Amino acid sequence: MAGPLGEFQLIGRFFDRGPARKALLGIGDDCALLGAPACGEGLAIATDMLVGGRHVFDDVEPEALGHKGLAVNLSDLAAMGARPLAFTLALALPQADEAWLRGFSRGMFALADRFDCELIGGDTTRGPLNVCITVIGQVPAGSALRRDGAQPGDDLWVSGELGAAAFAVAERQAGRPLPADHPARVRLDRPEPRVALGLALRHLARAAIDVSDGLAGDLGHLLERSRVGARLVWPAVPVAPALRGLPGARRMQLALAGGDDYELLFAAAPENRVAIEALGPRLGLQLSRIGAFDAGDSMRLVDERDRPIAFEGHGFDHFA
Ligand SMILES: Nc1ncnc2c1ncn2[C@@H]1O[C@H](COP(=O)(O)OP(=O)(O)OP(=O)(O)O)[C@@H](O)[C@H]1O
Ligand SMILES: Cc1ncc(C[n+]2csc(CCOP(=O)(O)O)c2C)c(N)n1
Ligand SMILES: [Mg+2]
Repeated sequence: MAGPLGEFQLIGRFFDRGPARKALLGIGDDCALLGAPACGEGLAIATDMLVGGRHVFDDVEPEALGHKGLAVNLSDLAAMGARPLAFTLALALPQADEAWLRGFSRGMFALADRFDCELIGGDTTRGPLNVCITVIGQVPAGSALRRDGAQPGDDLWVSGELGAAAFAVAERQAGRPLPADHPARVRLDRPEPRVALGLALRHLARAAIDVSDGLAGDLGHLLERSRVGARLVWPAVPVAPALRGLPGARRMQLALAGGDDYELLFAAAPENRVAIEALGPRLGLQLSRIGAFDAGDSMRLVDERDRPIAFEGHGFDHFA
């Protein structure tokens, strides 16, 4: 078909995949319609946006952007122990480029289909690159993994490895962009939302948060909400292999304050230690016990002999 791609053509071609499967009504009306959840089930709802030049480089590969826009939202559902159900997509694009849209929708729907999460609506406009997704998930009432449930004496755990994505951002900013297949670039471009871990933790963890702003910052949010303190044992923190050759202070900065990790940080009673250790191999995911919660009101970074380590870093903040 000749001529420029219009707004409604664009939606029909790249985002409308026909009659809704999970929603009562999907794309094409003034609202989507979702059936009310069964008795005893609640809805978990979260919104995260990715802004060109701020959350992603403006030349980000469209397929990676489609993946990441949804992945950072699914990560919030994972951190809550919620099962993905549906999502909306608000999209601002500088121009309607068919090849770009094909890549973007391919990356987004590949991830959506893996988690059976259905696109039910959204909004499309011309403007500076912005992908804003709202996800809706389902969680039995009372079993959501909130930020406020950690107790003194609980173990502090984290999934995966930290710092790789921040390393990829730093290398690009220093004029040394990593190739797209470098493990650190893959972590930056295609974070894997830890949905299966979140579901498995519903009955094992007392509190959880996903690490988007850096471990130190997000642990701070958990401590504040739970009104507890924590000891964080630096040698136990799983640092991404890409950071191995770097000076110690730089590794610490990237792993604790770099951000964009999308791993789960969680609190669990020591009696659940064996069950949590068994989860790792089942999910093919490293789970590290990196400290413990206490009756304090802040994070103390220590070495393996409990001696304090100085750390100046803080979590990512768009306005600080
Ligand atoms: N503009 C806003 N209006 C209403 N609530 C907001 C707004 N911005 C953020 N919030 C709420 O503030 C809380 C903290 O938001 P924040 O974005 O820090 O969490 P997050 O999405 O888990 O982290 P991240 O965005 O780093 O992945 C959430 O409950 C969020 O819904
Ligand atoms: C081009 C570019 N510049 C900087 C970064 C780093 N970065 C951006 S947002 C964010 C935290 C999560 O944001 P939010 O709290 O809004 O979800 C981080 C660590 C990046 N990935 N790409
Ligand atoms: Mg957010």
